[in-house]
Amino acid sequence: MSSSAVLRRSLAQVSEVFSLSDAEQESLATPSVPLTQKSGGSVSFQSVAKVYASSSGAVHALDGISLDIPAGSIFGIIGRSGAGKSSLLRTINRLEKPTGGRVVVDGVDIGTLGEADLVALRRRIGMIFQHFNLLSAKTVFDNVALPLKVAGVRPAEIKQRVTELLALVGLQDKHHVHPRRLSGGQKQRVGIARALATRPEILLCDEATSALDPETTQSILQLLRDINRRLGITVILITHEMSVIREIADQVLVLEQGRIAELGEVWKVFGSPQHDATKALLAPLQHGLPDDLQQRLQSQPPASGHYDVVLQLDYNGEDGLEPDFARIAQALNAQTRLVHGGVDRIQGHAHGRLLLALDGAIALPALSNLTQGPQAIAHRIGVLGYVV
Ligand SMILES: Nc1ncnc2c1ncn2[C@@H]1O[C@H](COP(=O)(O)OP(=O)(O)OP(=O)(O)O)[C@@H](O)[C@H]1O
Repeated sequence: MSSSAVLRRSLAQVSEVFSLSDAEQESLATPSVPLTQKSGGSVSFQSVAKVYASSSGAVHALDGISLDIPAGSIFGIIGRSGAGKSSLLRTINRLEKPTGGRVVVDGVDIGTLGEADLVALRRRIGMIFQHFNLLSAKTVFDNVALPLKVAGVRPAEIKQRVTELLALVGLQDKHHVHPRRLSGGQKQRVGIARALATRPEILLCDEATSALDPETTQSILQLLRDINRRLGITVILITHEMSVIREIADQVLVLEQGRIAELGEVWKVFGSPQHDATKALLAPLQHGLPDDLQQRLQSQPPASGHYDVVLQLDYNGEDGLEPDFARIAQALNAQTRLVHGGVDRIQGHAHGRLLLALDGAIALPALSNLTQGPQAIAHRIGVLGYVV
């Protein structure tokens, strides 16, 4: 039996442990030579549909998905459970075959590819998984070397390439360690190094940080961003968490029941979400009203006595407008206290919400005049209530 066949057999055995489908094994074991420089990485979905047959009837997982992902970008796909994220991601390397429409990678309709060309396509598309899918019986070095060995790359070249990759992902001292001795974040770094062994043009990330704690998530996202910037690889990721999208993506697709709910630059979608699904996904990131304030807040000012009025100022990233406390105080002609809120910068645009308290005895100017033109101090301003 050839060494390549032996490796495939060992992958098949390990796949039972890791629940890898045949297609996933194929994606891991796909030969990677020659180690050419990448030159593309664009993806176009054209009216893509996916219908699964199930015992309870047809499941319409994807319906009329049309969009373009530019080469070299970071593209986030988000949606509730069952929205169709995995199905869509997996059409890109044809782990899933669409039942309608076309998926075009660098100008080629991949539905027209024969077996050999499909293998060649998969050489150009790396993939990482939520549960890492490492081979537990093999060292870190051997896990990363696997696609190169399968491809018949010379040992000296493999050593050089794997050494480079492990340095790239910060595991230069872990060559001979087995995965069970690694943390989740380190395992994902091995997964990333293995996915990059073939010098792919596209990296697919299937919930790559969902099994990681917040700090490790940050470091893996940072690594993916570095890889995108340094190597120019298109990164396409699926996630349940808007914070992941905010952290890393250039563009976001919100899927809902297999359809496009929202699509656009991340800062725009975060600043002006249109669809209920997007609003629901964004809700955990918003600075809601704290309970103590909520309980004290009244909808009408008290008939007598001293009270504060609480204003809500929203920022959606448009026109470079961001909180400027000196201008706010001047425009409101009052001293203000920041009682709650926060601002994030997304792609250089300020987004957020401030709750300001000011003396109720002071007459407010017309708030609508303070959201437009050169006088604007926020994109939206409203009176939230009154606190005695
Ligand atoms: N092999 C299959 N056979 C039948 N139905 C399937 C199959 N794979 C997925 N589905 C169904 O298709 C729909 C979309 O599934 P998919 O896994 O793409 O969604 P998802 O957004 O990735 O979900 P999750 O976040 O829970 O992983 C769901 O209703 C799912 O149950």
